[in-house]
Amino acid sequence: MMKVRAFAIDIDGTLTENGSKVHLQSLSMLRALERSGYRVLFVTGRSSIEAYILAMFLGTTRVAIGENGGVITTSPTEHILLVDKGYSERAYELLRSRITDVRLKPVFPRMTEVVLERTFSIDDAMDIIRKEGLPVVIVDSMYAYHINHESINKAVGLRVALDNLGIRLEECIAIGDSATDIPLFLSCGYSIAIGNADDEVKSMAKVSVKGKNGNGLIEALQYVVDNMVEMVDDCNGISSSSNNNSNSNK
Ligand SMILES: O=C(O)COP(=O)(O)O
Ligand SMILES: [Mg+2]
Repeated sequence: MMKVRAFAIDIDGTLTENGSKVHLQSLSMLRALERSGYRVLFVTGRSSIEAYILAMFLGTTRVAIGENGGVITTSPTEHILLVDKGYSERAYELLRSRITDVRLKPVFPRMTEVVLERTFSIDDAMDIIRKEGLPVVIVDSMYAYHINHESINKAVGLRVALDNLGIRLEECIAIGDSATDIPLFLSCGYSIAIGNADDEVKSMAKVSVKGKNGNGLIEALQYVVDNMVEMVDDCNGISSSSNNNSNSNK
C-alpha cells in the first residue's frame, strides 16, 4: 500500500512565476503539509543553497536538492556533491569554442554543474558533446540550460535525500513543470504536472492540472488532498475514478 510521506516540489515555474516571486498561498499550503507530518522537499535546478534557505524560512524539511540533483544540502556547512564539476566545465569550454552566443547565466555559484542562458540549439550542442565523448547532458528547465553529468538528474538527488530520511521514492509525490522534472515523475509514487508544462512533460506525469505556476501548485496540492485514497489505490494498480478537473494521463 503506497503511504504518502513526502512531497518533492520544483521551484521555478511551479512555486514561482519562473525566476521571480514565489506564490504566497502555495507556501502556506506547503507549510501546513509539513506541520501535518509530511516531508516537503524542494528539488530544483537552482543552487541547493537557495532551496535550503527557502526551506529554512518556510519551516519545511531542511534537506534541499539543487543543481538538478547534483547537490544535496543538509545544513549551511554540509553539502553532498554527487559528481565532480570538471566534465561540465570542459563541455562549456568546448561549446564556447564551437558555437556563438554560449553564455553563462548569472546565477548563484554551482558546485557540480554549469548553467547557461537559453541562447543556442541544444541538439547542435549535444552533437558536439557526443562527438567529443563527454559524459554530460544539457537539460532545459525553461529557465536555464544546465550542463549536468549524465549520471545526474533530480530523481538521483532526491533518492539520496530521502534515504537520509528513511523514506522511499515510492512514498513521495512529485510536482513540477519542465523536462528536468520528468525523472522525478518516473521515479516517485505519484506525480503531477503543472498547467504551464508542455505536453510531453504532462504525458510523463500521472496527472496534470490546468492552473499555471503557483496557482497550479495549489490545484495540485488540493488534488492530492481530495484524492489521496484514490491516489493510493491508483499507485497500487487499483482503478479509481478521480472527481476533479485534472487530466489523468495514465
Ligand atoms: O534553475 C532552474 O533552471 C530552474 O529551476 P527549477 O528546477 O526549480 O525549475
Ligand atoms: Mg521548474
